[in-house]
Amino acid sequence: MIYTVTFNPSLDYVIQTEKLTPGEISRTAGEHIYPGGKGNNVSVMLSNLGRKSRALGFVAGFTGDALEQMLNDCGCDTDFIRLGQGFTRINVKINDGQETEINGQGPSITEEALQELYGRLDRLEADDFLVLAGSIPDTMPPDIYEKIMARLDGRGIHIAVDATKELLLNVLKYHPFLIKPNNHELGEMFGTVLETEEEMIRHAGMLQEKGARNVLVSMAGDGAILVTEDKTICRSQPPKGEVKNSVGAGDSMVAGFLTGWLNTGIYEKAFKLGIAAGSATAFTSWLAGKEEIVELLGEEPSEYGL
Ligand SMILES: Nc1ncnc2c1ncn2[C@@H]1O[C@H](COP(=O)(O)OP(=O)(O)OP(=O)(O)O)[C@@H](O)[C@H]1O
Ligand SMILES: O=P(O)(O)OC[C@@]1(O)O[C@H](CO)[C@@H](O)[C@@H]1O
Repeated sequence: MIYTVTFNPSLDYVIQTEKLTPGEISRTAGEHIYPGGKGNNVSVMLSNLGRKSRALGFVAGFTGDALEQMLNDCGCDTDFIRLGQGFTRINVKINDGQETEINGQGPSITEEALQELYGRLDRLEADDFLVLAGSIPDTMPPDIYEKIMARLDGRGIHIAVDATKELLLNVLKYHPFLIKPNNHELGEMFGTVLETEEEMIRHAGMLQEKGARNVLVSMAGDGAILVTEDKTICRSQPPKGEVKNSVGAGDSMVAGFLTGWLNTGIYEKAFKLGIAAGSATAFTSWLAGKEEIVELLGEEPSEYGL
């Protein structure tokens, strides 16, 4: 089974507008509300690709109810912990030709609620996959992903972490199966700006020296690089298309990679499916469906277990 954990889920209020002018009233040309949060997006995309998962995390208030309902409508199994106070955040994504995002703070997570999450994680079994994705609310200790991985260490659970800076660096010693920094985040972790693919491969290798098994470096419109645990390097430009809304492209890539790996056991195929899923989402108003992904993949879907 695949589990995703989103500490700070959201409803994503995605709007199109002609031009956003700070200090003035803008009118929308289109608006949608989608279930959001990185782990939840991974769950939705897994479901789109025919893989079952269970979404874990914390929800609160009427927005939390709506989020859970929307995820269930997308075919996702949810087992959220309900917080007594506050509300699941609403993240605003404004598209006026450029993409501007305003992400909310989210509700406080109590110690009791955190213990409930640990209880759910304790039920995971060997060979389960766990995806830890997204930021954590300011009210949480910054080493929470590390604590989770320490608790699960040695139980044969394969963990993918999509997080930034310290949150990511601190978990490497627990040998995550997959980490997916983008090129900017990878540079930031070493206090530098990475310009060339060779530099990215070298820094991905440095994360492996610290313990990561597979490092997938995404580069938005410039594609991605994968450095695998057996030192295979895959690079690819993304397919061409018109970008409609790239929110969730990285999460789609993680879901595509996991699906490709679980369906074929071949890293090159996992990588290709990850790219196709990420790009298909960038070219769609929300997370892409299987048909759009298969079209970009340009290969026989059965080769990928789809
Ligand atoms: N403009 C684009 N054109 C084509 N493909 C794209 C574009 N943006 C993203 N993608 C695809 O999605 C993958 C992941 O994108 P990106 O590097 O933006 O991830 P991210 O920074 O984690 O994104 P997010 O946090 O918004 O989900 C890329 O490797 C690429 O395959
Ligand atoms: O505030 P975080 O947790 O860093 O990111 C949250 C978020 O921007 O990430 C997803 C896209 O990856 C969106 O659905 C969501 O709104």
